[in-house]
Amino acid sequence: MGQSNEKFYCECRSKKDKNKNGGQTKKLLMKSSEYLYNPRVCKGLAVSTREREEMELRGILPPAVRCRNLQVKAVIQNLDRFEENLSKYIYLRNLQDFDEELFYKVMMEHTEKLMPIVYTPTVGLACIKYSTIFHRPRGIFLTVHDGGRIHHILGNWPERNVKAIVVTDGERILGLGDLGANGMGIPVGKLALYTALAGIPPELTLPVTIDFGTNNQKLIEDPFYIGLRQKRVKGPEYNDLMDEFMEAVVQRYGRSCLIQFEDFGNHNAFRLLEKYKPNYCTFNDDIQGTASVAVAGILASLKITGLKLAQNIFLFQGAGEAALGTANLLVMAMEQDGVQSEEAMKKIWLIDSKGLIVKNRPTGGITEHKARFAKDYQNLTSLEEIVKSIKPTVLIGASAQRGVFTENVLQTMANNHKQPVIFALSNPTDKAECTASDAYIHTEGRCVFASGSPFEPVTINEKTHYPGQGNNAYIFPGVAFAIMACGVHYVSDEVFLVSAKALADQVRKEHLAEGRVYPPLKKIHDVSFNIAIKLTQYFYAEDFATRRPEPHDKIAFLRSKQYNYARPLSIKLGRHPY
Ligand SMILES: O=C([O-])CC(=O)C(=O)O
Ligand SMILES: [Mg+2]
Repeated sequence: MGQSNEKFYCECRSKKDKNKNGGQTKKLLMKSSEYLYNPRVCKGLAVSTREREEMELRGILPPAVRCRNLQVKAVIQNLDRFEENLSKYIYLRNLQDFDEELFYKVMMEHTEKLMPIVYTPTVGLACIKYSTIFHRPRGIFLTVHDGGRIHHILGNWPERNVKAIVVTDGERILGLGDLGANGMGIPVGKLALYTALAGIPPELTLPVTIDFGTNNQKLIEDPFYIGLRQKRVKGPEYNDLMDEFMEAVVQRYGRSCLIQFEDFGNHNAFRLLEKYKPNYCTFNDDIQGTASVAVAGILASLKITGLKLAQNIFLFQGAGEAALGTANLLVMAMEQDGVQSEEAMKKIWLIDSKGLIVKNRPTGGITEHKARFAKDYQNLTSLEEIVKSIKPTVLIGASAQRGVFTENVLQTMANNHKQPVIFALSNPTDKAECTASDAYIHTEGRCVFASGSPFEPVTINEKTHYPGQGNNAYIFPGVAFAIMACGVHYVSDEVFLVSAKALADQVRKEHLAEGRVYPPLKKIHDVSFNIAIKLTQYFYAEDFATRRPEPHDKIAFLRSKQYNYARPLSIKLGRHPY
């Protein structure tokens, strides 16, 4: 991709220069038709008549010239004809592989419509089917057999100036479990949002899947499976390869290359975050990004319920990455409000697969991360009983157990409080702890509801409730953009509280009146940009930014780093302002 681009660019320039100096034309080294197979520069029918002459594309394209806006219309018409969302996903991925600029124009102009296709929930289905629908490769596939060669293999990626990586090992893809190498759909989807939502130039980003095998026997037996047909590797082999990967990234792309961890299993996610956070530019989206969006929703909900943060009782169904990440960030938020950490922890209760997390639980299973929140309390296992007993004001689902917020649980929440807060955060939609309509119907329309995957608005007694989408997509694009723009090397936990507050501050009165605790999705570009502004201020104030001198006008600084369609070829081909 990149190398042939460069050749093409140089030759075009020299052709133009020759034209200026004496009118001779020089033969292009790159065959004109190759242009059409380079998604970074290809514009399809939007190539003008003059460009067609210059680039020797006459006859290769049909005579019509289409403007970009008309191309967008054609894409939308094509999409609307597909009945299945997976077909829409495949069509959009093909567009991304053919004409990247058009893909992002469509994504940016139709974000609300297309996010459920390119991202959750459809991306979950796409990952399940990834091997069968696999077409053109995107991203780097590393395997456990690549030990000692990771640095070399990263060099096979055609772009040299990578500034952000999203990496998965495929062990816990959304709430779907171990999907092995099929998990690549997640880094690809997340990075599409880096550009579509925050304007991060796509050539700076690299999706990576590290294939350690899979414990999903169905995949191992699937003749189409694209990954290694072996059980997952654990222990030193796993750890050594992860270490080698982290180091190879720094060697290739420098200390400020961001590495976003996505959809690792719990047992690896926490320990890898702790291990790498001090020395690499990294964060875990499922722990920290989800925590940030959940805390933002909770902060916004206070404007509806009228409670202070520390007046709430929080109950988490689930004690994995999202739940513990959110619980820890809530403690930090309460501490910043002047509450002692011991007091703050008392407000937070968790339930794991063995029941309520209480001290000396006979069934055990309380890891060090959960132990912080273990209570001196009776050993309860039924969610309904627990809700009756501890009367949470905020109930958060992060356990990927479809429907676990039953009618009785929801009614109990409504009996306990006038405006209970209920978040069903698990993804994709069919892993949600309850649907939006269940939540509103069983609480007589009184609850404040949000979910990880989108739900349609629900009308009860002539009042329409708009469920918020409490998805980390509100957080990670803005966070990544600010980190990249400021050349940050270390991502502190506080980044996610600054972001949560910046997000909550953007929920306006009219949104709250509709029951929303997040700004509408159609505003998500502005939201991401505003988060990036707040973080840029934070990074300079706290001395985390390495890019000097400090820009006086931070808005102009960030704008200058964003992707735009009309950028010259030299920038498309890698000479960007980073
Ligand atoms: O991808 C999403 O929609 C949110 C997320 O990180 C997850 O569920 O793992
Ligand atoms: Mg994730």
